[in-house]
Amino acid sequence: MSDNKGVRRVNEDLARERANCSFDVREITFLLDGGENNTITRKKIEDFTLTDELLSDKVPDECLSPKEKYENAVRKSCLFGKLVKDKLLEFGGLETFGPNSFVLRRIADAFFKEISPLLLHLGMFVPTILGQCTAEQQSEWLPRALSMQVIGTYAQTELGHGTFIRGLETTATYDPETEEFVLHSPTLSSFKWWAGGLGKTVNHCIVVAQLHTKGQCHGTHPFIVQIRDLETHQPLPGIKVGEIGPKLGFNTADNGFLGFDKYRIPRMNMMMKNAQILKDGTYVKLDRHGKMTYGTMVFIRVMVVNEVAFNLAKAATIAVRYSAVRRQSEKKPGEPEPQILDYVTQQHKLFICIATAHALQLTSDWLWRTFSGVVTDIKHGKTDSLPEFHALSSCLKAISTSDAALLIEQCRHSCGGHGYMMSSNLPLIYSFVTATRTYEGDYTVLLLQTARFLIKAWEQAEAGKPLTPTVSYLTKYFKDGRVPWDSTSEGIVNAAYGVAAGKISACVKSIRNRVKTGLSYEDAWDLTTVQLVAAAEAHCRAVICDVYRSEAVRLTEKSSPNVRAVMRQLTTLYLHYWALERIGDLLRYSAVSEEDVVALQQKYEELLALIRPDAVGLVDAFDIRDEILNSTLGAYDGRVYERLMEEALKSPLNAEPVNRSFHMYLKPLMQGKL
Ligand SMILES: CCCCCCCCCC/C=C\C/C=C/C(=O)SCCNC(=O)CCNC(=O)[C@H](O)C(C)(C)COP(=O)(O)OP(=O)(O)OC[C@H]1O[C@@H](n2cnc3c(N)ncnc32)[C@H](O)[C@@H]1OP(=O)(O)O
Ligand SMILES: Cc1cc2nc3c(=O)[nH]c(=O)nc-3n(C[C@H](O)[C@H](O)[C@H](O)COP(=O)(O)OP(=O)(O)OC[C@H]3O[C@@H](n4cnc5c(N)ncnc54)[C@H](O)[C@@H]3O)c2cc1C
Repeated sequence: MSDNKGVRRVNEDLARERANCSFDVREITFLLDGGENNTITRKKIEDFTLTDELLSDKVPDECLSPKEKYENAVRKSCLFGKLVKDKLLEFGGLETFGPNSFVLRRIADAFFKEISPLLLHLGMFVPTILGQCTAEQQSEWLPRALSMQVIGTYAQTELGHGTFIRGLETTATYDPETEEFVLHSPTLSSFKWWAGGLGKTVNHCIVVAQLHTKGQCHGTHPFIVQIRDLETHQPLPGIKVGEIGPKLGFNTADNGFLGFDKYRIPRMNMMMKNAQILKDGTYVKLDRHGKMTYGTMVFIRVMVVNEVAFNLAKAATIAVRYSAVRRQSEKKPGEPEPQILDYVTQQHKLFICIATAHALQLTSDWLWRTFSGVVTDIKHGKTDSLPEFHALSSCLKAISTSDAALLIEQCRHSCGGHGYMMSSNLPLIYSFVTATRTYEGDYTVLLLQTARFLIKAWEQAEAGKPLTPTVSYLTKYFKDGRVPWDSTSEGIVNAAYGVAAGKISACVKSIRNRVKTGLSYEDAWDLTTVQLVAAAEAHCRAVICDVYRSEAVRLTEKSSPNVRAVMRQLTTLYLHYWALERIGDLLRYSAVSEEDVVALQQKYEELLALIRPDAVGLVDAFDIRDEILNSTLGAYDGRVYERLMEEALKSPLNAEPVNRSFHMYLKPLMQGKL
């Protein structure tokens, strides 16, 4: 793939890697894009959106003050928004790209090194209107939101509570006299905290509050609340709003705080798809399942799996290209310095990143299809598939974000000192992805949600009741005993399910034993949570291994033999990597022997050697343009050292030969005059 900038000198090592690649890179790009036509459309859109005039920053973003950074991000958000509105609609509107094509999401990364202050508007405000409003409410709010007259965010978390939604303190009390809700923040800990764009950007937000009517509390519900004047942008009376301050990342997202002093909103600003308040204050519950108001969170959890797969692909592209360009040390005395990609330990660090990016992307595509089925069911009034989907999306969100964050950090380690430079973009990619492990449901908390479902499934299996698809394996592994070992890919997937079943079984025993000693079920559960998290993790790994293996086989059915071979090598590498990582579990729950472990390790090392010649081709196949990668180390042409120097020279400290602090402090210190 070209860097879309015409012919330029490419680093010789990278050029040689590309010449030696065993497969046609475009073939894998098409597979990852979901077909050649999608790739063509994506590239067309990238070509006319990613123009220098829109993207160029004279001073690197990271050298700006927090205020300047925010203002630059707002400027670019508006340019980006206008571009989407004016130009991209020529391609047939957003629907053309399909919600799962994520073209716009990729392009956005070229505009924002960190994050757009409008991300929450498109990412959560609009989806919540779609998911939580009646048709009548949608016709009022959607056109205003899509035309950006109303700019919104999602304010659920408070200073005192994020995880435990039922513990939120903000109240919305219905007043039938005026047909209004009175929003109030009774304590400091009830202040909304974290919502992206809330600090300075938005004029509306979705507020999740405890609904009170006729003297009764009906739990948390979402409301649309105007917080700033549309003309002056001043906070409205009764609203206290601001920005929460610097963070590890997300520094252009103006995450904010918000408090209400008996602030009134019309009755119809309650999002009424799942529950309603009649004019006289009567509460009408329409949600038979009970958790439909958590729908936006489920949607974002699904989106996040794709999000982290893409970010891991970016990090892997940077680290693999850099490792082909960088030469260091010597393998044998007197030999020329090898490319660091030739060190087996470097391959061990990086090839799992490529394989995981594939595994997560294919799993995310599969999850999206499953989600679409659940949404269709819900439209037809069926909510039976929701508990299983909640369990599935919770664990996939937890594991994908955690794995991606760890592996992105590993990519940074693999780039040595230069990986620590902001201009490598690895620190920013990491700071963005590590937040995904926390937001939209913390890692541990979500795995415990999955564990709840798994324990129930185990009990159903014991009772001889039918199980839903993602846990149907429990019936097979129900009887005690070790899972037979078979070192084929299918065998490793089966063993992963066996491990998950073994761990779930151990949790059930542990809880029951504790209950027998006189503990309450809740206490027995609490004491078993370390094991429960591990069981949910094992279940999720088995699902990812299974989906990755079967989806890769399905997708490559019509591929050329070389593409099929390299894709097979990657899936096998992934399965072997995790078998070796979890060897203790396999020894405990499967019939794997010492010789099998030696064979697994040997095969894993053979796979590293087989993948080595195709490594650069594999990251080129992600086809991530230089503007989107934003990295001195990872650009297509491999001009690493030139770019590092060019970026260093842009530092404001290099604008003058002597900084004034010399005269103000250093010189007086040197002369003993301070
Ligand atoms: C253009 C598009 C671009 C898209 C880009 C995407 C990226 C966007 C990036 C944006 C960046 C940042 C945004 C961040 C936003 C936020 O973080 S918003 C705040 C999110 N907050 C959370 O996620 C809180 C997590 N907590 C919870 O979800 C719940 O409180 C928790 C599930 C932990 C517990 O809830 P409870 O009400 O207490 O329920 P519990 O008693 O434990 O369980 C009761 C019962 O309900 C079942 N349950 C729970 N949740 C769900 C659900 N969502 N769906 C279905 N069922 C659910 C649970 O399993 C129990 O069932 P059981 O049968 O009784 O066991
Ligand atoms: C970058 C970023 C952006 C965000 N954007 C938004 C936004 O736009 N809108 C919004 O509403 N919110 C937003 N959030 C908030 C986010 O959703 C919460 O921070 C997240 O859900 C975690 O909740 P918490 O902060 O209350 O963590 P806590 O629940 O306090 O977690 C702290 C620790 O306690 C543990 N813990 C908590 N409960 C349990 C339990 N039941 N069992 C075992 N362990 C437990 C956790 O595992 C964790 O280790 C954002 C957060 C971040 C970091």
